[in-house]
Amino acid sequence: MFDKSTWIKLPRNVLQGHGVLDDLSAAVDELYLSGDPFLVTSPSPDRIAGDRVRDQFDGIASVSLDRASFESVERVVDAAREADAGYLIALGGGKPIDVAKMASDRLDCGFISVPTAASHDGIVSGRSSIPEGDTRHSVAADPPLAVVADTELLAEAPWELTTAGCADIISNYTAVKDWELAHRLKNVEYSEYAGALSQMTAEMLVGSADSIKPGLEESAWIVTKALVSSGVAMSIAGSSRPASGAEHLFSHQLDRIAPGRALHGHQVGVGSIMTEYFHSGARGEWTDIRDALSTMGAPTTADELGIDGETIIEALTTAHEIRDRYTILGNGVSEEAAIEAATITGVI
Ligand SMILES: NC(=O)C1=CN([C@@H]2O[C@H](COP(=O)(O)OP(=O)(O)OC[C@H]3O[C@@H](n4cnc5c(N)ncnc54)[C@H](OP(=O)(O)O)[C@@H]3O)[C@@H](O)[C@H]2O)C=CC1
Ligand SMILES: O=C(CO)COP(=O)(O)O
Ligand SMILES: [Zn+2]
Repeated sequence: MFDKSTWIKLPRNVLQGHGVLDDLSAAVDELYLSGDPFLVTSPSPDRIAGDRVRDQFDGIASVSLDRASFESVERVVDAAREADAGYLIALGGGKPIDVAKMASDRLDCGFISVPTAASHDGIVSGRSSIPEGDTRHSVAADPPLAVVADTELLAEAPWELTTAGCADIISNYTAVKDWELAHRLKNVEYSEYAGALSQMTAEMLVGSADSIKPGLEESAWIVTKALVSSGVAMSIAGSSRPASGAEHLFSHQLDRIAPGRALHGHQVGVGSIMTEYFHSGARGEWTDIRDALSTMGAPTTADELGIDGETIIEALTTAHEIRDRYTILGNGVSEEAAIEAATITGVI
């Protein structure tokens, strides 16, 4: 008997382009949602674009968050229940979007993603990444019902947020290699479609590197398109595997031991240089990853991340512990091997 089945959840409306924030209420109308919206945001996005949302949803209740945590999720759940909200609108970077994603899961309602930073592919995906104590939970949730990505707004965000988004996409190269490896060695389920889409997304971004420059709205357009495509790959896979391998384990571990020093995308980019070295050796493709990052203005060294070499080595040697996900790090790399990889690749 044929017993395979799959359920792919994707955003229904994806609006991307100059000024599309003003089409938010039209995009919402199209979804036939019932009840009132509730706005989840954080201080800078609220200051920059909160009123443009409020202008479209008269009297909308809101919460502004300082950090992403399970406490913040509870705060949103309580406030949205009190406001008797029918759905959530998340306006901001990964922080409000991840929290709204989890809160909407708890409330059993939909949410709309309105990114103000093209900083990583979580703005589109069905995964929430929330730190807690010594660990980080990558929680499955539904993806947004709609994504409204205004390139005018995204282009005005601090440039490093966009280069972080670029690096998160470039890291798809090593994430896919790790996924294939786990498939071969551990029989982890692999999706050819999701793997190919994720890799193609990285290739297309790198192919457009010359058009990715500060002050160019086209850059925000290219990066957002890639983030959407990477989010779709994760939705097809039903896991973050196509976009999260050993380089993400390294970054999650850095978040734990050196919190708040560098952006997610920048950390995974530097991680990707080193994990590519583990995959293909000294003459391998790590130089391509480093050069692509550097062309887009993303960090390629510990110094540029603002993190010391010792911390890099600690994160690299302990990254495999953070989560049950088989990667090129296997059961852990030795300190000597980590130092060699970080030194040869010029990370430290
Ligand atoms: N679900 C997933 O797959 C993933 C989730 N994440 C999660 O996302 C979070 C990190 O994402 P990130 O987007 O970097 O985080 P934030 O939402 O914290 O945004 C980063 C910074 O940029 C500011 N900001 C956002 N938009 C603008 C803008 N247009 N202009 C000026 N400043 C702006 C924010 O301000 P303010 O401080 O005022 O909010 C914040 O200081 C973490 O919580 C992480 O766990 C990360 C990767 C993947
Ligand atoms: O950041 C992600 C993909 O780019 C999500 O990855 P995690 O599942 O490791 O949180
Ligand atoms: Zn990522």
